[in-house]
Formats: sequence, structure tokens, C-alpha cells
Amino acid sequence: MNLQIAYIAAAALGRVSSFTPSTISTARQTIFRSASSSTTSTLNMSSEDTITLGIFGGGTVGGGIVEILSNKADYFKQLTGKSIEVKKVCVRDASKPRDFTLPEGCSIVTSYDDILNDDSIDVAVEVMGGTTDAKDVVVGALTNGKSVVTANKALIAKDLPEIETLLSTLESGTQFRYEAAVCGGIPIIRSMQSDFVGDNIQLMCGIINGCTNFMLTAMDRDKKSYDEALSEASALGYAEADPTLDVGGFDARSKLKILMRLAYGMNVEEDEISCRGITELTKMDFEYAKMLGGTIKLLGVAEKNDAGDVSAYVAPCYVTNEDALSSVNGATNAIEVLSDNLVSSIYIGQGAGRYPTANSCINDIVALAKGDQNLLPFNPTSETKFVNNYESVFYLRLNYRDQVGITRQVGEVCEKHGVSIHSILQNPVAKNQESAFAIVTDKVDYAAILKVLADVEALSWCKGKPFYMPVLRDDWQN
Ligand SMILES: NC(=O)C1=CN([C@@H]2O[C@H](COP(=O)(O)OP(=O)(O)OC[C@H]3O[C@@H](n4cnc5c(N)ncnc54)[C@H](OP(=O)(O)O)[C@@H]3O)[C@@H](O)[C@H]2O)C=CC1
Ligand SMILES: N[C@@H](CC=O)C(=O)O
Repeated sequence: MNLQIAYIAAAALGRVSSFTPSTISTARQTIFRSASSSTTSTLNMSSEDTITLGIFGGGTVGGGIVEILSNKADYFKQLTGKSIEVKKVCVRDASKPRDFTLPEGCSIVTSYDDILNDDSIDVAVEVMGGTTDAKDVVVGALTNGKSVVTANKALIAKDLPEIETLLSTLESGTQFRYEAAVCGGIPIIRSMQSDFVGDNIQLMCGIINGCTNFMLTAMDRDKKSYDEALSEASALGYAEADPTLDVGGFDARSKLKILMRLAYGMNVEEDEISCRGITELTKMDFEYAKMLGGTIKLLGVAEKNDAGDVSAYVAPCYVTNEDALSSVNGATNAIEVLSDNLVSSIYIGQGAGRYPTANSCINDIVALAKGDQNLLPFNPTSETKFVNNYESVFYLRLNYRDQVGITRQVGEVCEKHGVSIHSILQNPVAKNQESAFAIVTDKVDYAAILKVLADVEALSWCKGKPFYMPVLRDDWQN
């Protein structure tokens, strides 16, 4: 494979103005000030030599941002010509002990309005998570002329069109930056915004959730149980406040949706993207993956077909040991972009955790302080169509009660739906009542696999739902 490792920083541009948010449900936020209209690209700032921040969230990421800003205050001043000061941190529970030191002059608050209505605050940093109150504060801050830096992929993915509309109505120097929202510390957003302008992206595939990659590594390599792996991931700050978002694949799907917007200009509904997490995986799948010469990774994949339509899914996938993605372990993320000009570019780095994520937010904050122009936050839209079907080699695992004729019947079902079988794997049957065998198909339609699975599930010996996963890359055997 022709690999390019690319970490590319980019410039950015912004032009924003006033907007009346009809959709905001604001119990706590009451007053909006119209953003001052400005044709310059410089950020609205309360003072020439200071940029003042209000941070929503003082948890894993928020704490990291405060720490890095304190540790590198002098350097940032040299670099940007401005002091970057955190004036307020808004949290849910002000009495909770914090694992970071508040800078001098910074107060903890619990009302959003304390930041939103504070005219001396230039930038709102939203790292509290969620999609309801977080939306109120993001929209409220932008509307009040404050630039926004956020790590909130769930919010962006859910309300992307609305955020885009809002941004297009703003005319001041207000900016919206979200580098930390996809792949934590990897600067993939900037790259997607700026480095493929002359290129055509054919495929993006990668490990875009650090928590589940950490868990899969812990379960496969370190023989940890699912529960042990999840509690370690949570303790290390990798898991979402609701870890179902990680293990169910939904966090990866939000990120994939954002990447698809940037790569293909499309606004696909999130729930149109097929999404399966890691909860159905068993020890046996790892054993069979090993027998095949590979491993299992939770991937987000989006691919253009010959007609120019794009399909996408989040799913556990079989990946061969020769594949660059197979050796990406722990909370590390990796995303490969296949494109006409660059051929293959792989971006690897820490995808979750306090400092990697805070680092991306810091890059956004420093860019604002330097007066960097913001690129179009989401790139232009296109007419690219989404199709809920794709071709792949598939791995199927069928749990069964042992009896005569099982493989023949599976063969018949596959034949009926035009699915050609490449190989069958079976460990020696240890317990007749708890056995599973696996099938690897040739390259077939996803829609045909769904039909095979439905028919097999209805057979009398089949126990529970059969499990399936795509095999990454058609040439997986070469
Ligand atoms: N952790 C990671 O590795 C990454 C996280 N992200 C995103 O960053 C965001 C923050 O994540 P993370 O720091 O891990 O989350 P945490 O749960 O660690 O922290 C959330 C913080 O927000 C505060 N908060 C939550 N809800 C409210 C509310 N309604 N009002 C006021 N304050 C509130 C909490 O207050 P209190 O402390 O009082 O409870 C807490 O300080 C999320 O959107 C997440 O998806 C993105 C990339 C990586
Ligand atoms: N829970 C997320 C955090 C970063 O986006 C992940 O594990 O990737």
C-alpha cells in the first residue's frame, strides 16, 4: 500500500453575524445581544491584548484546556500577541472537587448566562457534552457574537444543517471551530477542510472511537473482560458520559457523518447510516479472526461507488494483520483516506483522553487568538446521493445446536440469495448446545447478506441472531 502519513495544519476564515435563534429552548439563557456586524475577518474581541474565554464544562476535556493554557501562557502570548485568559468555567455542580487548578481571576459558575451574557468574554468553549443544553449555549454564544470552540460531535452531527444555517447568517468575525470533535487529537478536520480541495475522496475508513478500540485491545490482547475493559476506558476519560454512545457505535457514527459532510458535501441523516457497535462480539469471533490471520476493529467506513453515490456504515470489521489499521491499538485512532491525487493518506494519533482532546481545542483557541481566518466550517454542499447498500466480503458467525445437515442448509440459503461461500471455519465442537461456526463469503451485496441472515435465523438449529461483519478490503487475501 502506498501510505502517506499526513498531519496538516491549516488556516481558517470566518465571517459571521446576527441571528435570532427561533429554535432555542432557553430556561437558563434569557438575553441575546445582536452580534456586531463587521466585514473584517478579525475576531470580535473585548480588548486588543487579551482574549477572554468562558468554558462550559470542567471535566476531562475542560480541565485539560485550563491546564494547557496555564502551562503555556507565556508562549501563547509570544505567539499570538495576546494573553489568553479563562474568566469563567461553567459546571453542573460547583461544589465538586476539580482535578485542575483554576487560574487567578477565574470563577466557577453554574448558570449559562454568566458566560453568554458577559460581554467581556470573546470565546465560548463548549466541552460539556450532550445535545440539548449544549445546543443552547453554542447557538446563544454565536448569536451573542462570541466565537465557539467545541469538541461536541454528537451536537454537530445532530444539528449540522441548523448550525450551518446559523453560521451563514452571521456577519461578524465570529467563528465556529470543532477540531476536537472528530478523532480527538488528530487534526483531521483542518485537513478535510483544506487539503483535499483539488482531490476526489473515494473512501474513508478508520478507527474513530478511542474507547472501543481501547476495549477491543484490552479484550483481545490483554484478555480483559468486557466490563473490566469498559471501566478502565471510563477511568482513563475515554468513554462518553453515556458509554452506550461508544460501545453502540453511535459516537463513531456522529464522527463519520461529520467527515462525510466534509469529504462529500452531503448531509445524510445519522440514522440512515447502518450502525453496529462491539456488544455482539464474542471470544469466538476473535479466535476465528486469528485463524484467518487478522483481528477485529470497530470501523467507520464511507465509500463512493462506481455511480458516484456514497454508502457508509459503522461496524466491527475483520482486518488482516498486514493492514495498517490492525496494529492501531489502545485509544489511538487512525483514519485512511483514499483519493485520486494523494492515493492513500493515513492519519494516526490519540483519539480520546484529556490532553489529546484538549490539545485540539487549544489549537482552535490559539488560531482565534492569532486572528487566523476560518475556513468554511463545513465545506460546500453537493448533490452526492447516499445509498444504503455496498459490496464487501463478509464474515458470518452462526450459533447452532449441533445436528446433521447444518452446513448443507446454510449452503442452500446462500445459493438462494446469490451469495458465494469462500470458506467455512469451525473449532472442534466442545459442547453440542453451545457451538458456533463461521463463514467467509466472496464479495457480495450487503442487501443479500441481510437476506441470508434472516433466512438462517429462521432455521430450527440456529440459536439467536447470527453475527456478521464486513471484511475490510476486497483484496484481503493478497
Ligand atoms: N473525553 C474525551 O476523550 C473526548 C470528549 N469529547 C467531547 O468533549 C465533551 C466533554 O467531554 P468530557 O470532558 O469527557 O466530559 P466530562 O463528563 O468529563 O465533563 C463534562 C463537564 O461538563 C459539565 N456539565 C455537563 N452538563 C452540564 C450542564 N448541563 N450544565 C453545566 N455543566 C455541565 C460537567 O459538570 P460537573 O463536573 O459539575 O458534573 C463536567 O464538568 C463531550 O462533548 C465529548 O463528546 C470529544 C473528544 C474526546
Ligand atoms: N468517547 C470518544 C471520545 C472522543 O471522541 C472516543 O472514545 O473516541
